[in-house]
Amino acid sequence: MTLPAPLAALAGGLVVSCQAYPGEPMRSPETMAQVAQSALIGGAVGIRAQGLGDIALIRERVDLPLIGLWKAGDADVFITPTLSHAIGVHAAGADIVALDGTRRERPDGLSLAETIRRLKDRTGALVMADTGSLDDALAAVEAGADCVGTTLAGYTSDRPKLAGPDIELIGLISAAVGVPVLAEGRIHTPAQAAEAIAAGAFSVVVGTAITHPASITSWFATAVHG
Ligand SMILES: CC(=O)N[C@H](C=O)[C@@H](O)[C@H](O)[C@H](O)COP(=O)(O)O
Repeated sequence: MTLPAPLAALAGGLVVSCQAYPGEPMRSPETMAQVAQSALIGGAVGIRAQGLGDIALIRERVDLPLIGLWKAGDADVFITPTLSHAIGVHAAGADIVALDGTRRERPDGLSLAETIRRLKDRTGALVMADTGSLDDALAAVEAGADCVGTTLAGYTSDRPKLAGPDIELIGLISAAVGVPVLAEGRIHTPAQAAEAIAAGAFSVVVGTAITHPASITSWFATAVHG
């Protein structure tokens, strides 16, 4: 398959998701840009970032393909939940707009296919569909997604939430779709990242285990004192 440049550049590589959550000390564009710059030095081939401020500053500072998303609202569908959020993510500088790619109802009432169609008509953006099952992924490709992620595996009712990545799902989706599959979600070790590639993933997205010191610290603290 001939892929658009920002996607082709991710082949066989590591994308680092640089996110801090509401109320956390690292929740600032400046900090997330520094984290993204550090990921580049370490060998990341792409960055995934959340929120318009983070996306805009990382776009300015880091010369890597940028997957952007905007977490909003308290509905089940919260990753770039509406068309207008998706347009905002593209306008902030993302090469690839990540959005909820499940079959669940979206807050603005548009179908996934309509969302992707209108987004592409207006902006020409590439789309990463964050999915939670094989059926989600098949439907997302049908709806026009340029690539799919296993981002929501274990966060919807379709798959169990494993301690580590859902390697079985990564393999199932990779074998079934004709677009790049980004393995994402609870990849906590280099061995798991390699396992995801061996299962057929096009590239691997790691967040928490690289960019969330509070979680990493808690893993060690628990190991030390139980
Ligand atoms: C489910 C959800 O909201 N996932 C979010 C999607 O952007 C992020 O909170 C995750 O950190 C990201 O997917 C990377 O995964 P992990 O941090 O497990 O490596």
